[in-house]
Amino acid sequence: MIGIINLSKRATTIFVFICVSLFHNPALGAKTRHFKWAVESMYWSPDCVENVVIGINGQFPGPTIRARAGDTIAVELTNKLHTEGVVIHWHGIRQFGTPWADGTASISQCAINPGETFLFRFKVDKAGTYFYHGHYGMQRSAGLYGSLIVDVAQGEKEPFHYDGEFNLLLSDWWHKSSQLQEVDLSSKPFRWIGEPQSLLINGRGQYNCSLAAHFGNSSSISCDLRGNEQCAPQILHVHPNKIYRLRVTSTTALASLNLAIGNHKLVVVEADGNYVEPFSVDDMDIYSGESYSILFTTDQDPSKNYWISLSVRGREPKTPQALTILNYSPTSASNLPTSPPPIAPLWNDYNHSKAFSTNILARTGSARPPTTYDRRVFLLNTQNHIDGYVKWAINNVSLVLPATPYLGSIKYGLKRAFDRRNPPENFPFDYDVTKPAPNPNSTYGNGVYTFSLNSTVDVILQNANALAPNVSEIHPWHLHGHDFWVLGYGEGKFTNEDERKFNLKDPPLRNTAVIFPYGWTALRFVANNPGVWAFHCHIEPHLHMGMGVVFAEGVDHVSKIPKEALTCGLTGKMFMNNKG
Ligand SMILES: O=C1O[C@H]([C@@H](O)CO)C(O)=C1O
Repeated sequence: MIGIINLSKRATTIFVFICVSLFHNPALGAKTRHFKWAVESMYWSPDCVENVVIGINGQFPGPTIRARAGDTIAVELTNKLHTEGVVIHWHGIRQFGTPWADGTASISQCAINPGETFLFRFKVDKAGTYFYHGHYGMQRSAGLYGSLIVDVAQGEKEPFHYDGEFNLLLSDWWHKSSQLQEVDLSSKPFRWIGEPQSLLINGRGQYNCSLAAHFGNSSSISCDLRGNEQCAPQILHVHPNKIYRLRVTSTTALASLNLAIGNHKLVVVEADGNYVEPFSVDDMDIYSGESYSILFTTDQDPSKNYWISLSVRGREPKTPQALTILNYSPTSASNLPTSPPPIAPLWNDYNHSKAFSTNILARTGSARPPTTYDRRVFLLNTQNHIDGYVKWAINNVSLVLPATPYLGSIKYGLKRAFDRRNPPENFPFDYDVTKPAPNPNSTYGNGVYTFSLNSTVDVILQNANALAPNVSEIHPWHLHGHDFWVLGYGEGKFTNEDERKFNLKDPPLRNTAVIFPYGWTALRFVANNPGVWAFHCHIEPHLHMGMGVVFAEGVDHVSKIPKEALTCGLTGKMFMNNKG
């Protein structure tokens, strides 16, 4: 009060205004959460078979980060791998104002060298279920991932009620190392990595045995686990007649998954950090790069336990179902469920998958997309041969990342860092998406799609036939730095008439959307985040084979890029010449 007495009238008004806005500011309780991480290779048995994973601070999966909306996360990461660089991408976090913290090697920063430490410092502005993972080479396949959960800001409430919560981070696992997989995929003749040996739930799977072997529908033997093994399933302990929130995230390298809880309905309430209009299903699909929250009610016979099952979708499954147990109190957790695990929908029942995807709509009252667009980019997805190598290409261009991170080369106008010509934003009108790619002229490229700041961009992702006849695969596309509205899915080749079917009323906001075989998916986003952003298939081997593009907007507005992010390639040279 004494301070105010001496203030002029105008200053008093400002002072009071500041006090009031602080009082009303939900970010008042916002914190900076500091973490020190060491990334290293270590022996681990994710599926009961000893192997090597990339862990963080001795843990696999890496530690769960938990924060509140408005908090700042500061991860001081030291690379303790002996011979490889590393970066970590914070999947679903838009990085407003900190594009250098997006953790994409060659795009937002230089890979962190062995022995070096880099500070990722960024704000988590929106509550939701997220995760983080390696974004250099195929390190995600090596197990470099973990969960990132953002609660609502202090004093705010979720728009639904629940009594308890669980988190399931889903992944797939190969016994062949990610380095050997990289060599396989880049070899002539091509060697495909095949289907995963195991599916993991929170980094745990069982390769040699099955929890459900006694039901006799598998040739595997029963698991003899004490519960303290690295591969022992994490059991979900619940009380009867409660509502639980299950956060589910998929960081698979390849597999599209289907999740079910025996005898329980799943009510979907969140997708990729955005609320959706609640709807109820018996099982749900989840593609790599997606996250969901579902609610389930423990309204079943509490003297029994129930299966939680995970199965492969969209590719002929050669990987057994992953299982864990929903354990009702006071029933013993060692009582296995009395009926067999849920039977997954057929792997190629795409109508089932499409029904789930099209059920996802924005929660009533969510922001609607702009009704028009400024620019529309068509992206044809094909599998191609280039010089005898098998690649994926977008409009005939297979992405090979440059040595200098785009964020630096664009900001500082380093002309020779990458191909400055605009990449193609369409494909031949008469291209037949139902036939293997005839195009002998696919090329490697690293051009950038540059959007005017704050313009509205439509992307039409067009699926096509792969190299083998009558094969078209699912690709989940993930956009960095933004959420997009999913305006619609369709069959065959997109035509202008399809635009009439776009949902502009309640399309869901997401950061990952799938294209179904031989179909198209239409997305809309506002290019309002100065930076350079990857947009790519989240299937790790497919990205490695070139299935991605690079978007940029407003890079001249980006200031204060930490030099440590750019001390490689031509930006590194530039700093050296400037004696910086
Ligand atoms: O990229 C891929 O390569 C194989 C196959 O198309 C060629 O072996 C496969 O199933 C992929 O998804």
